[in-house]
Amino acid sequence: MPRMTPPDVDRAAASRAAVAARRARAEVKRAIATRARSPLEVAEKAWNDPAATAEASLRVRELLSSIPTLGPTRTARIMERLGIAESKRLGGLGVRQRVRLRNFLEAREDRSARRGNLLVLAGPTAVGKGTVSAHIREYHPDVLLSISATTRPPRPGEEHGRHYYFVSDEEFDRMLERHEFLEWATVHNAYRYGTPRPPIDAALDSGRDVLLEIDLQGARQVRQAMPQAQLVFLLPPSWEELVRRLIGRGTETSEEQARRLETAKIELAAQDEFDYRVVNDEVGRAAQEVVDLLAAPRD
Ligand SMILES: Nc1nc2c(ncn2[C@@H]2O[C@H](COP(=O)(O)OP(=O)(O)O)[C@@H](O)[C@H]2O)c(=O)[nH]1
Ligand SMILES: Nc1ncnc2c1ncn2[C@@H]1O[C@H](COP(=O)(O)OP(=O)(O)O)[C@@H](O)[C@H]1O
Repeated sequence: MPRMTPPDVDRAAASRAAVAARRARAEVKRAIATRARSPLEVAEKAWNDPAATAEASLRVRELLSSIPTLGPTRTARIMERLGIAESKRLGGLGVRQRVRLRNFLEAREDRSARRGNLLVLAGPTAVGKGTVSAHIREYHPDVLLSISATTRPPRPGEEHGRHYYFVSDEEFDRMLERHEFLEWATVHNAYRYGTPRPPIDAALDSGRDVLLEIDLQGARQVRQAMPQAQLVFLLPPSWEELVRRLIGRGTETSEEQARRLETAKIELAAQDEFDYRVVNDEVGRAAQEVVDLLAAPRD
């Protein structure tokens, strides 16, 4: 192995330092992109903390384009408006540029202060999840009712893109590979159901509340993925009434009904995992209780 002369050693150390700095900046960008850190807080750190070299060496262009709602074109336009050159790093901004950038970031934070709330409605088969959700869809169109993808075939009267996205097994696999689901599960040992994530993020970002009507396995996954979600368990007024609703709906064979009632017992036993319980005695009243929870400010 050839011996390294002093300038080579210097160069090797410098390139190691450059790699470490790049990694640290990538870390900051990732934190902004995932909303773990606000861009304003990153900028303030670059300006106030002499040890914050990763923040100070971050380019303004990188800071802005890491914000989930800003693409490269909008970033370029904003920088032009703020009078900040393309290659400027946060630490290299003049006083007036800092003031303009701080004002811009503060105004953005005020605007996006109200994020939408996410509420998961789950509960045993035939308790009335679909009925309560349909009521909310009709009387509270401001709430986004998530539309799931499913491999189950449509029932008469069900529309693709309104009740579900009816997809083939292959398409569902492709969506899984592309990480398009917030959660997914095989329900009643039969078909796969999944919640597409992009429409939910977009709605919450724009301040719109979102309701997911999904099964217990899905509710648990949402709790993991989005701990700020409120989990609501819909209860029947009594076990007898649940059986009556299932039989009254008449969409399952008696064998399937028996199987679902077994699952219902297991699901009812999980109700304590939920943040709230709502009794579906009367559809309009239960729906209103769910909407009130959705609209309540969260800490
Ligand atoms: N995990 C999960 N469950 C879902 C999703 N969409 C619907 N479900 C649940 O799948 C179950 C079956 O729904 P569906 O096929 O409409 O039949 P139903 O139970 O007879 O109304 C219900 O418990 C739904 O809550 C989803 O995206 N994810
Ligand atoms: N509050 C209620 N009072 C009486 N019947 C109800 C009520 N809510 C729902 N139902 C009826 O119960 C049956 C099951 O409701 P559904 O919404 O299909 O349940 P889920 O989606 O939970 O499986 C349906 O026939 C529906 O009309």
